[in-house]
Amino acid sequence: MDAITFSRMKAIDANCAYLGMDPLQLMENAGAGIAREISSRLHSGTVLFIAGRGNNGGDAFVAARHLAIEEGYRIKVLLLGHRSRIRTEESLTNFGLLSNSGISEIKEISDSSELRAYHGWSEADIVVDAVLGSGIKGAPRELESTAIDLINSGGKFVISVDIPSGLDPGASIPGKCVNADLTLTFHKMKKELLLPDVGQFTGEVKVIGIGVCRDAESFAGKGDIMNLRRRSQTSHKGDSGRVLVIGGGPYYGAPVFTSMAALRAGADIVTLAVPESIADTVASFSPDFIISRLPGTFLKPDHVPRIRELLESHDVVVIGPGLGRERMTREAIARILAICKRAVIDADGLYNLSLPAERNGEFIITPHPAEYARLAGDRLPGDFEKRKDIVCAFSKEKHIVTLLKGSIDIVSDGKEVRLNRTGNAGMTVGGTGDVLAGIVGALFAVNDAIDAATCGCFINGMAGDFAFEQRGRGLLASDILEKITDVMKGL
Ligand SMILES: NC(=O)C1=CN([C@@H]2O[C@H](COP(=O)(O)OP(=O)(O)OC[C@H]3O[C@@H](n4cnc5c(N)ncnc54)[C@H](O)[C@@H]3O)[C@@H](O)[C@H]2O)[C@H](O)CC1
Ligand SMILES: [K+]
Repeated sequence: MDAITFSRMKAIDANCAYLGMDPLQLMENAGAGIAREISSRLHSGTVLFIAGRGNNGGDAFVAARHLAIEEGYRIKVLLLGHRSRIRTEESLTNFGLLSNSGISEIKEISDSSELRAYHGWSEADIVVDAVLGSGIKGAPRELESTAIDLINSGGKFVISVDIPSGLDPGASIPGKCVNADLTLTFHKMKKELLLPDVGQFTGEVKVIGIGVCRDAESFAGKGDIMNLRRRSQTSHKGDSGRVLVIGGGPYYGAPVFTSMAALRAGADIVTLAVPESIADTVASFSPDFIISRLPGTFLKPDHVPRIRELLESHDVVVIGPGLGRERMTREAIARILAICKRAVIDADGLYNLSLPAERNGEFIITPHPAEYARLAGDRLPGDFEKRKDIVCAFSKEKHIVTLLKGSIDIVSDGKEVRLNRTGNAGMTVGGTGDVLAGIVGALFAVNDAIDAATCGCFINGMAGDFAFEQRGRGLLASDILEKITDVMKGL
Protein backbone atom coordinates (compact mmCIF):
# COMPACT_ATOMS: atom_id res chain seq x y z
CA MET A 1 0.00 0.00 0.00
CA ASP A 2 1.23 3.47 -0.90
CA ALA A 3 1.45 5.30 2.45
CA ILE A 4 2.77 8.80 3.14
CA THR A 5 3.49 10.74 6.32
CA PHE A 6 1.17 13.40 7.73
CA SER A 7 3.86 15.99 7.14
CA ARG A 8 4.09 14.99 3.46
CA MET A 9 0.30 15.33 3.34
CA LYS A 10 0.59 18.92 4.58
CA ALA A 11 3.10 19.61 1.80
CA ILE A 12 0.73 18.14 -0.81
CA ASP A 13 -2.09 20.21 0.63
CA ALA A 14 0.03 23.38 0.33
CA ASN A 15 1.07 22.39 -3.19
CA CYS A 16 -2.62 22.19 -4.12
CA ALA A 17 -3.04 25.79 -2.96
CA TYR A 18 0.12 26.73 -4.89
CA LEU A 19 -1.44 25.25 -8.02
CA GLY A 20 -4.54 27.36 -7.51
CA MET A 21 -6.90 25.17 -5.51
CA ASP A 22 -8.96 26.92 -2.88
CA PRO A 23 -8.46 25.21 0.54
CA LEU A 24 -12.27 25.14 0.74
CA GLN A 25 -12.32 22.63 -2.10
CA LEU A 26 -10.30 20.01 -0.23
CA MET A 27 -12.28 20.59 2.94
CA GLU A 28 -15.55 20.19 1.04
CA ASN A 29 -14.40 16.91 -0.45
CA ALA A 30 -13.13 15.69 2.91
CA GLY A 31 -16.41 16.50 4.66
CA ALA A 32 -18.55 15.10 1.84
CA GLY A 33 -16.54 11.87 1.98
CA ILE A 34 -17.10 11.55 5.72
CA ALA A 35 -20.84 12.10 5.26
CA ARG A 36 -20.95 9.43 2.52
CA GLU A 37 -19.16 6.97 4.74
CA ILE A 38 -21.52 7.63 7.66
CA SER A 39 -24.66 7.25 5.52
CA SER A 40 -23.35 3.96 4.15
CA ARG A 41 -23.11 2.62 7.72
CA LEU A 42 -26.08 4.27 9.44
CA HIS A 43 -29.26 4.74 7.43
CA SER A 44 -31.02 6.94 9.97
CA GLY A 45 -30.34 8.20 13.48
CA THR A 46 -28.50 10.80 15.48
CA VAL A 47 -24.95 11.83 14.66
CA LEU A 48 -23.05 13.94 17.16
CA PHE A 49 -20.05 15.87 15.82
CA ILE A 50 -17.43 17.04 18.34
CA ALA A 51 -15.37 19.68 16.57
CA GLY A 52 -12.20 21.52 17.48
CA ARG A 53 -11.26 24.95 16.20
CA GLY A 54 -8.83 23.86 13.48
CA ASN A 55 -9.49 22.43 10.03
CA ASN A 56 -10.19 19.00 11.49
CA GLY A 57 -13.29 20.59 12.99
CA GLY A 58 -13.93 22.28 9.62
CA ASP A 59 -14.18 18.88 7.94
CA ALA A 60 -16.83 17.96 10.50
CA PHE A 61 -18.90 21.08 9.75
CA VAL A 62 -18.97 20.14 6.08
CA ALA A 63 -19.90 16.54 6.87
CA ALA A 64 -22.69 17.72 9.18
CA ARG A 65 -24.14 19.93 6.41
CA HIS A 66 -24.02 17.09 3.88
CA LEU A 67 -25.71 14.62 6.22
CA ALA A 68 -28.35 17.06 7.42
CA ILE A 69 -29.86 17.32 3.97
CA GLU A 70 -30.39 13.58 3.80
CA GLU A 71 -33.55 12.12 5.20
CA GLY A 72 -33.64 10.41 8.57
CA TYR A 73 -30.74 12.07 10.40
CA ARG A 74 -30.64 14.29 13.44
CA ILE A 75 -27.37 16.19 13.41
CA LYS A 76 -25.79 17.83 16.43
CA VAL A 77 -22.58 19.82 16.45
CA LEU A 78 -20.52 20.78 19.49
CA LEU A 79 -17.78 23.34 18.91
CA LEU A 80 -15.05 23.29 21.52
CA GLY A 81 -14.80 27.01 22.26
CA HIS A 82 -16.39 30.13 20.91
CA ARG A 83 -16.75 30.67 17.14
CA SER A 84 -14.50 33.74 17.38
CA ARG A 85 -11.66 31.36 18.19
CA ILE A 86 -11.99 29.24 15.05
CA ARG A 87 -8.52 29.28 13.53
CA THR A 88 -9.00 29.23 9.80
CA GLU A 89 -11.16 31.08 7.32
CA GLU A 90 -12.38 27.90 5.62
CA SER A 91 -13.43 26.34 8.90
CA LEU A 92 -15.20 29.54 9.96
CA THR A 93 -17.03 29.71 6.62
CA ASN A 94 -18.29 26.17 7.06
CA PHE A 95 -19.28 26.77 10.67
CA GLY A 96 -21.30 29.80 9.52
CA LEU A 97 -23.19 27.68 6.98
CA LEU A 98 -24.43 25.31 9.70
CA SER A 99 -27.06 27.76 10.91
CA ASN A 100 -28.74 27.47 7.49
CA SER A 101 -28.34 23.72 7.12
CA GLY A 102 -31.08 22.27 9.30
CA ILE A 103 -28.80 21.15 12.11
CA SER A 104 -30.78 20.13 15.24
CA GLU A 105 -28.33 21.56 17.72
CA ILE A 106 -25.24 23.79 17.40
CA LYS A 107 -23.51 24.48 20.68
CA GLU A 108 -20.39 26.48 21.45
CA ILE A 109 -18.88 24.97 24.59
CA SER A 110 -17.07 27.39 26.85
CA ASP A 111 -15.48 25.15 29.48
CA SER A 112 -14.98 21.55 30.54
CA SER A 113 -17.80 21.55 33.12
CA GLU A 114 -20.27 22.62 30.41
CA LEU A 115 -18.92 19.85 28.21
CA ARG A 116 -19.31 17.24 30.99
CA ALA A 117 -22.85 18.43 31.71
CA TYR A 118 -23.91 18.04 28.06
CA HIS A 119 -26.90 15.66 27.87
CA GLY A 120 -26.84 14.81 24.17
CA TRP A 121 -24.27 11.99 24.35
CA SER A 122 -26.75 9.25 25.24
CA GLU A 123 -28.97 9.60 22.20
CA ALA A 124 -26.11 9.64 19.65
CA ASP A 125 -25.81 6.61 17.38
CA ILE A 126 -22.46 7.74 16.06
CA VAL A 127 -19.99 10.19 17.56
CA VAL A 128 -17.69 11.91 15.09
CA ASP A 129 -14.37 12.89 16.59
CA ALA A 130 -13.04 16.02 14.87
CA VAL A 131 -11.40 17.48 17.98
CA LEU A 132 -7.79 17.55 16.77
CA GLY A 133 -6.22 16.53 13.48
CA SER A 134 -2.74 16.63 12.09
CA GLY A 135 -2.23 20.15 13.45
CA ILE A 136 -1.83 18.89 17.02
CA LYS A 137 1.16 20.07 19.02
CA GLY A 138 2.00 18.32 22.27
CA ALA A 139 -0.37 16.57 24.65
CA PRO A 140 -4.06 17.59 24.39
CA ARG A 141 -4.92 20.61 26.54
CA GLU A 142 -8.37 21.71 27.73
CA LEU A 143 -11.11 21.56 26.39
CA GLU A 144 -9.76 18.99 24.01
CA SER A 145 -8.51 16.69 26.75
CA THR A 146 -11.92 16.44 28.42
CA ALA A 147 -13.57 15.93 25.04
CA ILE A 148 -11.29 12.95 24.39
CA ASP A 149 -12.18 11.45 27.79
CA LEU A 150 -15.90 11.86 27.17
CA ILE A 151 -15.72 10.38 23.67
CA ASN A 152 -13.82 7.39 25.06
CA SER A 153 -16.19 6.78 27.97
CA GLY A 154 -19.39 7.24 25.91
CA GLY A 155 -19.54 3.68 24.62
CA LYS A 156 -20.67 4.88 21.17
CA PHE A 157 -19.46 3.98 17.69
CA VAL A 158 -16.69 6.57 17.16
CA ILE A 159 -15.47 7.80 13.80
CA SER A 160 -12.26 9.83 13.92
CA VAL A 161 -11.70 12.41 11.22
CA ASP A 162 -8.24 11.99 9.68
CA ILE A 163 -6.56 10.73 12.87
CA PRO A 164 -7.78 9.78 16.35
CA SER A 165 -7.71 13.11 18.21
CA GLY A 166 -4.75 13.44 20.54
CA LEU A 167 -2.53 11.15 18.51
CA ASP A 168 0.52 13.19 17.58
CA PRO A 169 2.05 12.04 14.28
CA GLY A 170 5.39 13.49 15.39
CA ALA A 171 5.54 11.61 18.71
CA SER A 172 7.38 8.33 19.06
CA ILE A 173 4.77 6.73 21.34
CA PRO A 174 1.04 7.46 21.36
CA GLY A 175 -0.17 9.59 24.28
CA LYS A 176 -3.72 10.17 25.40
CA CYS A 177 -6.03 9.95 22.41
CA VAL A 178 -9.43 8.92 21.11
CA ASN A 179 -10.12 5.24 20.84
CA ALA A 180 -11.91 5.07 17.50
CA ASP A 181 -13.87 2.31 15.79
CA LEU A 182 -13.16 3.82 12.38
CA THR A 183 -10.64 6.40 11.21
CA LEU A 184 -11.25 8.21 7.93
CA THR A 185 -8.01 9.66 6.66
CA PHE A 186 -7.60 11.70 3.49
CA HIS A 187 -6.01 11.18 0.09
CA LYS A 188 -3.62 8.38 1.06
CA MET A 189 -2.92 5.99 3.90
CA LYS A 190 -0.60 7.54 6.50
CA LYS A 191 2.51 5.79 7.71
CA GLU A 192 1.85 6.92 11.28
CA LEU A 193 -1.54 5.15 11.29
CA LEU A 194 0.13 1.87 10.39
CA LEU A 195 2.56 1.83 13.33
CA PRO A 196 2.08 -1.27 15.51
CA ASP A 197 1.12 0.65 18.69
CA VAL A 198 -1.40 2.81 16.87
CA GLY A 199 -3.88 0.27 15.44
CA GLN A 200 -5.62 -0.14 18.79
CA PHE A 201 -6.64 3.54 18.64
CA THR A 202 -7.55 3.93 14.98
CA GLY A 203 -9.87 0.94 14.63
CA GLU A 204 -10.47 0.26 10.95
CA VAL A 205 -8.72 2.84 8.75
CA LYS A 206 -10.23 3.96 5.47
CA VAL A 207 -8.84 6.40 2.96
CA ILE A 208 -11.10 9.05 1.44
CA GLY A 209 -10.18 10.75 -1.83
CA ILE A 210 -10.40 14.54 -1.61
CA GLY A 211 -9.60 15.55 -5.19
CA VAL A 212 -5.92 16.40 -4.77
CA CYS A 213 -4.37 17.51 -8.08
CA ARG A 214 -1.96 14.81 -9.18
CA ASP A 215 0.77 17.36 -9.87
CA ALA A 216 0.58 18.62 -6.27
CA GLU A 217 2.07 15.29 -5.30
CA SER A 218 4.48 14.64 -8.14
CA PHE A 219 5.79 18.17 -8.83
CA ALA A 220 7.78 20.20 -6.35
CA GLY A 221 5.88 23.21 -5.04
CA LYS A 222 5.63 25.60 -2.15
CA GLY A 223 4.55 22.79 0.19
CA ASP A 224 7.84 20.96 -0.29
CA ILE A 225 9.71 24.11 0.71
CA MET A 226 7.44 24.58 3.71
CA ASN A 227 8.51 21.21 5.04
CA LEU A 228 12.21 22.04 4.99
CA ARG A 229 13.96 22.64 8.27
CA ARG A 230 14.16 26.32 9.00
CA ARG A 231 16.63 28.44 10.87
CA SER A 232 15.16 28.95 14.34
CA GLN A 233 15.46 32.05 16.49
CA THR A 234 17.60 30.17 18.96
CA SER A 235 19.94 28.50 16.49
CA HIS A 236 23.70 28.79 16.88
CA LYS A 237 26.42 29.27 14.31
CA GLY A 238 26.71 26.05 12.33
CA ASP A 239 23.22 24.78 13.24
CA SER A 240 21.95 25.65 9.79
CA GLY A 241 24.54 23.55 8.07
CA ARG A 242 28.25 23.32 7.41
CA VAL A 243 29.11 22.55 3.83
CA LEU A 244 32.49 21.42 2.55
CA VAL A 245 32.98 22.07 -1.16
CA ILE A 246 35.73 19.99 -2.73
CA GLY A 247 36.39 21.29 -6.19
CA GLY A 248 38.62 23.31 -8.47
CA GLY A 249 42.06 22.72 -9.92
CA PRO A 250 41.89 23.14 -13.67
CA TYR A 251 38.90 25.47 -13.12
CA TYR A 252 38.22 27.98 -10.36
CA GLY A 253 34.75 29.43 -11.21
CA ALA A 254 32.76 26.28 -10.54
CA PRO A 255 33.61 25.84 -6.83
CA VAL A 256 33.02 29.56 -6.33
CA PHE A 257 29.50 29.29 -7.78
CA THR A 258 28.78 26.22 -5.66
CA SER A 259 30.03 27.80 -2.44
CA MET A 260 28.26 31.10 -2.99
CA ALA A 261 25.01 29.22 -3.75
CA ALA A 262 25.35 27.14 -0.57
CA LEU A 263 25.73 30.31 1.49
CA ARG A 264 22.79 32.01 -0.22
CA ALA A 265 20.66 28.90 0.33
CA GLY A 266 21.19 29.20 4.06
CA ALA A 267 24.32 27.25 5.00
CA ASP A 268 26.08 28.82 8.00
CA ILE A 269 29.58 27.78 7.10
CA VAL A 270 31.04 26.95 3.71
CA THR A 271 34.59 25.71 3.45
CA LEU A 272 36.28 25.33 0.09
CA ALA A 273 38.95 22.67 -0.12
CA VAL A 274 40.79 23.65 -3.30
CA PRO A 275 44.24 23.10 -4.80
CA GLU A 276 46.73 25.72 -3.66
CA SER A 277 47.24 26.86 -7.25
CA ILE A 278 43.79 28.50 -7.33
CA ALA A 279 43.26 29.20 -3.62
CA ASP A 280 44.10 32.92 -3.75
CA THR A 281 41.93 33.46 -6.80
CA VAL A 282 39.00 31.67 -5.19
CA ALA A 283 39.47 33.53 -1.89
CA SER A 284 39.43 36.87 -3.71
CA PHE A 285 35.80 36.33 -4.72
CA SER A 286 34.39 36.59 -1.23
CA PRO A 287 35.43 37.19 2.36
CA ASP A 288 32.59 34.81 3.31
CA PHE A 289 34.57 31.76 2.22
CA ILE A 290 36.79 29.68 4.45
CA ILE A 291 39.57 28.25 2.31
CA SER A 292 41.50 25.07 2.93
CA ARG A 293 44.55 24.85 0.66
CA LEU A 294 45.48 21.49 -0.77
CA PRO A 295 49.11 21.35 -2.00
CA GLY A 296 49.50 21.19 -5.78
CA THR A 297 47.34 21.91 -8.79
CA PHE A 298 44.66 19.18 -8.59
CA LEU A 299 42.97 16.92 -6.04
CA LYS A 300 44.89 13.72 -5.31
CA PRO A 301 44.94 10.85 -2.80
CA ASP A 302 47.63 12.63 -0.70
CA HIS A 303 44.94 15.14 0.27
CA VAL A 304 42.60 12.56 1.77
CA PRO A 305 43.97 12.76 5.37
CA ARG A 306 43.40 16.55 5.38
CA ILE A 307 39.90 16.08 3.89
CA ARG A 308 39.18 13.45 6.55
CA GLU A 309 39.88 16.06 9.23
CA LEU A 310 37.64 18.59 7.51
CA LEU A 311 34.80 16.05 7.26
CA GLU A 312 34.64 15.96 11.06
CA SER A 313 33.43 19.54 11.23
CA HIS A 314 31.06 19.54 8.23
CA ASP A 315 27.61 18.06 7.70
CA VAL A 316 27.82 17.55 3.98
CA VAL A 317 30.33 17.49 1.13
CA VAL A 318 29.72 18.81 -2.36
CA ILE A 319 32.33 17.16 -4.51
CA GLY A 320 33.06 17.67 -8.16
CA PRO A 321 32.72 21.24 -9.41
CA GLY A 322 35.79 22.17 -11.46
CA LEU A 323 37.87 19.19 -10.28
CA GLY A 324 38.97 18.00 -13.73
CA ARG A 325 39.42 14.39 -14.70
CA GLU A 326 42.96 13.40 -13.64
CA ARG A 327 43.25 9.71 -12.80
CA MET A 328 44.59 10.62 -9.34
CA THR A 329 41.64 12.95 -8.76
CA ARG A 330 39.21 10.13 -9.48
CA GLU A 331 41.07 7.93 -7.03
CA ALA A 332 40.88 10.63 -4.36
CA ILE A 333 37.12 11.07 -4.97
CA ALA A 334 36.53 7.34 -4.47
CA ARG A 335 38.45 7.40 -1.19
CA ILE A 336 36.63 10.49 0.07
CA LEU A 337 33.22 8.99 -0.78
CA ALA A 338 34.11 5.90 1.22
CA ILE A 339 34.52 7.98 4.40
CA CYS A 340 31.99 10.78 4.17
CA LYS A 341 28.51 10.76 5.70
CA ARG A 342 26.63 12.87 3.19
CA ALA A 343 27.72 13.93 -0.27
CA VAL A 344 26.38 15.73 -3.29
CA ILE A 345 28.33 14.45 -6.29
CA ASP A 346 28.30 16.71 -9.32
CA ALA A 347 30.11 17.47 -12.58
CA ASP A 348 33.62 15.96 -12.73
CA GLY A 349 32.83 14.08 -9.54
CA LEU A 350 30.50 11.96 -11.66
CA TYR A 351 33.09 11.18 -14.32
CA ASN A 352 33.89 7.47 -14.24
CA LEU A 353 32.41 7.42 -10.78
CA SER A 354 32.50 4.09 -9.08
CA LEU A 355 30.38 4.21 -5.96
CA PRO A 356 32.30 2.55 -3.14
CA ALA A 357 30.79 -0.79 -2.16
CA GLU A 358 31.82 -0.22 1.46
CA ARG A 359 30.31 3.03 2.61
CA ASN A 360 28.13 4.56 5.28
CA GLY A 361 27.32 7.68 3.38
CA GLU A 362 24.12 8.97 1.83
CA PHE A 363 24.70 10.35 -1.66
CA ILE A 364 22.88 12.65 -4.02
CA ILE A 365 24.10 12.65 -7.63
CA THR A 366 23.14 15.51 -9.95
CA PRO A 367 23.83 14.37 -13.53
CA HIS A 368 22.51 15.80 -16.78
CA PRO A 369 21.34 13.16 -19.25
CA ALA A 370 24.76 12.64 -20.89
CA GLU A 371 26.46 12.25 -17.49
CA TYR A 372 23.71 9.88 -16.44
CA ALA A 373 24.13 7.77 -19.57
CA ARG A 374 27.86 7.44 -18.93
CA LEU A 375 27.26 6.52 -15.30
CA ALA A 376 24.54 3.98 -15.96
CA GLY A 377 26.15 2.63 -19.12
CA ASP A 378 22.92 3.16 -21.01
CA ARG A 379 21.19 6.03 -22.79
CA LEU A 380 17.94 7.32 -21.39
CA PRO A 381 14.75 6.66 -23.38
CA GLY A 382 12.89 9.64 -24.86
CA ASP A 383 9.60 8.53 -23.30
CA PHE A 384 9.23 10.46 -20.07
CA GLU A 385 7.33 7.79 -18.11
CA LYS A 386 9.99 5.22 -18.93
CA ARG A 387 12.69 7.71 -18.00
CA LYS A 388 11.14 8.12 -14.55
CA ASP A 389 11.02 4.37 -14.02
CA ILE A 390 14.62 3.95 -15.07
CA VAL A 391 15.88 6.71 -12.80
CA CYS A 392 13.90 5.19 -9.93
CA ALA A 393 15.27 1.70 -10.55
CA PHE A 394 18.84 3.02 -10.86
CA SER A 395 18.53 4.94 -7.58
CA LYS A 396 17.19 1.86 -5.85
CA GLU A 397 19.95 -0.36 -7.16
CA LYS A 398 22.71 2.10 -6.19
CA HIS A 399 21.14 3.23 -2.89
CA ILE A 400 21.38 6.87 -3.87
CA VAL A 401 19.19 9.84 -4.62
CA THR A 402 19.40 10.83 -8.27
CA LEU A 403 18.59 14.33 -9.47
CA LEU A 404 18.49 14.04 -13.24
CA LYS A 405 18.60 17.53 -14.69
CA GLY A 406 16.34 18.33 -17.63
CA SER A 407 13.52 20.61 -18.74
CA ILE A 408 11.62 18.59 -16.15
CA ASP A 409 14.03 17.47 -13.43
CA ILE A 410 13.52 13.94 -12.14
CA VAL A 411 14.39 13.18 -8.52
CA SER A 412 14.22 9.70 -7.05
CA ASP A 413 15.39 7.83 -4.00
CA GLY A 414 14.46 4.48 -5.49
CA LYS A 415 11.09 4.49 -3.74
CA GLU A 416 9.36 7.56 -5.05
CA VAL A 417 9.82 9.96 -7.93
CA ARG A 418 9.42 13.72 -7.65
CA LEU A 419 9.52 16.19 -10.51
CA ASN A 420 10.37 19.82 -10.96
CA ARG A 421 9.38 22.18 -13.72
CA THR A 422 10.81 25.52 -12.59
CA GLY A 423 13.67 26.78 -14.75
CA ASN A 424 13.98 27.91 -18.35
CA ALA A 425 15.92 27.57 -21.55
CA GLY A 426 18.31 30.38 -20.57
CA MET A 427 19.73 28.13 -17.88
CA THR A 428 21.82 26.08 -20.27
CA VAL A 429 24.58 28.67 -19.71
CA GLY A 430 27.69 27.45 -17.84
CA GLY A 431 27.72 27.47 -14.04
CA THR A 432 24.02 26.84 -13.39
CA GLY A 433 24.74 23.21 -12.45
CA ASP A 434 27.38 24.38 -9.97
CA VAL A 435 24.83 26.71 -8.40
CA LEU A 436 22.32 23.88 -8.15
CA ALA A 437 24.86 21.60 -6.43
CA GLY A 438 25.54 24.32 -3.84
CA ILE A 439 21.84 24.84 -3.08
CA VAL A 440 21.27 21.10 -2.77
CA GLY A 441 24.35 20.82 -0.52
CA ALA A 442 23.09 23.53 1.84
CA LEU A 443 19.65 21.91 2.08
CA PHE A 444 21.08 18.41 2.47
CA ALA A 445 23.13 19.58 5.48
CA VAL A 446 19.92 19.79 7.52
CA ASN A 447 17.27 17.82 5.56
CA ASP A 448 16.62 14.40 4.08
CA ALA A 449 18.26 13.69 0.74
CA ILE A 450 15.06 13.44 -1.32
CA ASP A 451 13.70 16.70 0.12
CA ALA A 452 17.03 18.49 -0.38
CA ALA A 453 17.29 17.36 -4.00
CA THR A 454 13.64 18.17 -4.83
CA CYS A 455 13.66 21.58 -3.17
CA GLY A 456 17.14 22.34 -4.51
CA CYS A 457 16.06 22.09 -8.13
CA PHE A 458 12.81 23.92 -7.40
CA ILE A 459 14.65 26.88 -5.82
CA ASN A 460 17.41 26.91 -8.45
CA GLY A 461 14.87 26.84 -11.28
CA MET A 462 12.76 29.56 -9.75
CA ALA A 463 15.84 31.75 -9.18
CA GLY A 464 16.59 31.13 -12.86
CA ASP A 465 13.05 32.18 -13.78
CA PHE A 466 13.42 35.41 -11.79
CA ALA A 467 16.76 36.08 -13.49
CA PHE A 468 15.22 35.33 -16.90
CA GLU A 469 12.58 38.02 -16.31
CA GLN A 470 15.37 40.58 -16.02
CA ARG A 471 18.02 39.26 -18.37
CA GLY A 472 16.20 37.04 -20.84
CA ARG A 473 18.37 34.52 -22.59
CA GLY A 474 21.47 36.52 -21.64
CA LEU A 475 21.16 35.39 -18.01
CA LEU A 476 24.29 34.18 -16.26
CA ALA A 477 24.83 31.78 -13.40
CA SER A 478 25.81 34.78 -11.28
CA ASP A 479 22.35 36.32 -11.96
CA ILE A 480 20.77 33.15 -10.59
CA LEU A 481 22.94 33.36 -7.49
CA GLU A 482 21.63 36.85 -6.84
CA LYS A 483 18.02 35.67 -6.96
CA ILE A 484 18.26 32.73 -4.54
CA THR A 485 17.48 34.86 -1.50
CA ASP A 486 14.49 36.52 -3.22
CA VAL A 487 13.09 33.08 -4.01
CA MET A 488 13.62 31.76 -0.51
CA LYS A 489 12.12 34.86 1.11
CA GLY A 490 9.06 34.63 -1.14
CA LEU A 491 8.42 30.99 -0.26
N1 LIG B 1 -4.08 18.14 4.29
C1 LIG B 1 -5.23 17.54 4.24
O1 LIG B 1 -5.34 16.37 4.02
C2 LIG B 1 -6.41 18.25 4.55
C3 LIG B 1 -6.63 18.45 5.86
N2 LIG B 1 -7.76 18.88 6.35
C4 LIG B 1 -8.01 18.72 7.74
O2 LIG B 1 -7.24 19.62 8.43
C5 LIG B 1 -6.67 19.00 9.56
C6 LIG B 1 -5.50 19.78 10.05
O3 LIG B 1 -5.99 21.05 10.35
P1 LIG B 1 -5.19 22.12 11.22
O4 LIG B 1 -6.03 23.35 11.20
O5 LIG B 1 -3.82 22.20 10.74
O6 LIG B 1 -5.11 21.49 12.65
P2 LIG B 1 -6.13 20.76 13.61
O7 LIG B 1 -7.51 20.81 13.15
O8 LIG B 1 -5.53 19.46 13.88
O9 LIG B 1 -6.13 21.63 14.95
C7 LIG B 1 -5.17 22.48 15.30
C8 LIG B 1 -5.80 23.42 16.31
O10 LIG B 1 -5.77 22.84 17.57
C9 LIG B 1 -4.94 23.60 18.45
N3 LIG B 1 -4.05 22.67 19.12
C10 LIG B 1 -2.90 22.17 18.65
N4 LIG B 1 -2.38 21.32 19.52
C11 LIG B 1 -3.21 21.26 20.57
C12 LIG B 1 -3.20 20.54 21.78
N5 LIG B 1 -2.19 19.73 22.10
N6 LIG B 1 -4.22 20.70 22.65
C13 LIG B 1 -5.23 21.53 22.34
N7 LIG B 1 -5.31 22.26 21.19
C14 LIG B 1 -4.30 22.11 20.32
C15 LIG B 1 -4.20 24.60 17.60
O11 LIG B 1 -4.11 25.79 18.27
C16 LIG B 1 -5.03 24.67 16.35
O12 LIG B 1 -5.95 25.68 16.46
C17 LIG B 1 -6.40 17.62 9.08
O13 LIG B 1 -6.21 16.72 10.14
C18 LIG B 1 -7.65 17.34 8.27
O14 LIG B 1 -8.66 16.89 9.09
C19 LIG B 1 -8.59 19.59 5.35
O15 LIG B 1 -9.77 20.00 5.74
C20 LIG B 1 -8.69 18.77 4.08
C21 LIG B 1 -7.35 18.69 3.49
K1 LIG C 1 -9.60 13.80 14.68
